[in-house]
Amino acid sequence: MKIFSAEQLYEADKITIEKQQITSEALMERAGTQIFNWLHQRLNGTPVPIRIFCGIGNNGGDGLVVGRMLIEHGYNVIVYVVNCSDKRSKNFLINYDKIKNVTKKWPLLMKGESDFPEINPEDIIVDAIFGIGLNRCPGGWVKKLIQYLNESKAFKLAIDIPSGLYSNLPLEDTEAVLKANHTLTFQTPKLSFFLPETASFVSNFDVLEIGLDIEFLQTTEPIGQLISKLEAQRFYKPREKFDHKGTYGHTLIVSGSYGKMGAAVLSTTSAYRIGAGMVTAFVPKCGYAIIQTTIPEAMVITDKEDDYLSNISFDFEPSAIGIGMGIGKNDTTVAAFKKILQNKDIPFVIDADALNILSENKAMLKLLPKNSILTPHPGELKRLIGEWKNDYEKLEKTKKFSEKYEVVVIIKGAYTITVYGDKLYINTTGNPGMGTAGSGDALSGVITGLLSQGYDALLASVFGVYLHGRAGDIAAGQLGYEAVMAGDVIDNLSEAYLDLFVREELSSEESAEK
Ligand SMILES: NC(=O)C1=CN([C@@H]2O[C@H](COP(=O)(O)OP(=O)(O)OC[C@H]3O[C@@H](n4cnc5c(N)ncnc54)[C@H](OP(=O)(O)O)[C@@H]3O)[C@@H](O)[C@H]2O)[C@@H](O)CC1
Ligand SMILES: Nc1ncnc2c1ncn2[C@@H]1O[C@H](COP(=O)(O)OP(=O)(O)O)[C@@H](O)[C@H]1O
Ligand SMILES: [K+]
Repeated sequence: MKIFSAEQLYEADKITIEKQQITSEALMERAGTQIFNWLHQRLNGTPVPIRIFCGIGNNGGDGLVVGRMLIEHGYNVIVYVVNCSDKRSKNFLINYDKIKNVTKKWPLLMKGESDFPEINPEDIIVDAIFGIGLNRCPGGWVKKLIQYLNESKAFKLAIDIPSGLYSNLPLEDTEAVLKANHTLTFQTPKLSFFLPETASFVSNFDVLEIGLDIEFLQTTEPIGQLISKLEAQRFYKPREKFDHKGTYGHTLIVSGSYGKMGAAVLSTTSAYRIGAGMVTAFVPKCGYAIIQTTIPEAMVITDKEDDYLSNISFDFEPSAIGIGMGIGKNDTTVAAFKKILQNKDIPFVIDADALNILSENKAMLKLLPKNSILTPHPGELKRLIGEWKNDYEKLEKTKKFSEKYEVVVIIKGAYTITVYGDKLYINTTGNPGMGTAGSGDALSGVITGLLSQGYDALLASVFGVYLHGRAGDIAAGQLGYEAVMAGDVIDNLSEAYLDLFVREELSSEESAEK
């Protein structure tokens, strides 16, 4: 699914109105109807007080449409106009008049703190104060209202975006953003929904289609792509009857040092589980018996050193090389890493200590073969690209880094983001259960194993991150977050593949619609 900027959405809005020959009021009616349907399906007539806080722009206009429809269906609705300015958008005014036709309880005008209503925990708050038109940080009593709503225990439903959040700009004041329990966003999710500093304000979200112009949506280059099951299905390369292990490549995993052989076991196993034809582990001598006994399927080449890597030599042409997991930063290991980078024609995955070696030896960055895949967690990324002031600056710096060195950078975390040049691919799988040592090693093995099966660098990254996260989700479903260990993620890679083609069960309301 594409992620568009606020500017692109306004453009889509304009084009839709022109091409479909509808009014902007009709588009707002569509948007409001979708929100109403969502609420009505869930509330089913329950007479709980629904308090709708409307700003004075089109987000407020949406709130008024929802308010009118709820009133028409007999709900207990209280509409407030948050008078942050005396201006009103055209469609706000149209819908302000319309709501007055359906109720005697006219919207209450709020001008300051003394107008804040008492809110009970069982009430529902609908936040329609600001949408994607926010152009400055909320201040004064409006900020206090947002804080007041945040303090309430009532369920908070944000329309389009929680008020105070920019759709694709950095957060200015964490105290001036509505903390929604659920967000209903129009047509495409917004970039801020996926970044660590802002995602928590959104909580859960649903995307509501409002019929924006298909051609615009299909042909416009988005600011990011969300990767879910639908996209992942398209990445999958089916196997052919006469394929053989040679077809799926020979993966080389260069990893481990004394006390860190687990990293080698995990990454070697996951390369096999994701489907590599053959996997050779290159490890220090101390790892020989460990690999041979834990993964009999793997071949092993050992370094001449017992405890760390000093000279990585091999007598075959690997289809892909994954390097860095648990290798340490010994001087001779640094030299060995530098030397292996001379294999310009082999795709690389560079992780963990190999990333730290690069950070400490920045001159080595220009040695990276084109399209190498770097898999930093935020700490490793900081060492690579320097500090950032906010998530947006982090993304911009990572894009520049990716462009400069012609590499793929995978920023790991919740909503792992793959950065390729100026393109962003945001993953939707994974969970906090994966915050456990070794789950990154598993990811490196997965991506290297995909590379060796012929997936290109971008596909291997985005598909690998998806499958790894999905395996983690399946593991968490069986074990609970706390108990998940990296090995469980690997054990469920097979389920993650199988799940790609399992049809989602329809919810009762979806089945009713069919
Ligand atoms: N595009 C689409 O696809 C569709 C969009 N739709 C809906 O429209 C929404 C966007 O509406 P919008 O453009 O009218 O902007 P909105 O968010 O209501 O706020 C702007 C108003 O707030 C004001 N203001 C801003 N910041 C402020 C601050 N800090 N403190 C105080 N005031 C502040 C600003 O005032 P000004 O700067 O002019 O003083 C302006 O008046 C969108 O999110 C969605 O819900 C759907 O209906 C249909 C399809
Ligand atoms: N809260 C989370 N949600 C989703 N994925 C997560 C979460 N925490 C960690 N992960 C995933 O787990 C992996 C952790 O990698 P990393 O920090 O390198 O671990 P290690 O170095 O111990 O192997 C990454 O793929 C990351 O995206
Ligand atoms: K809002």
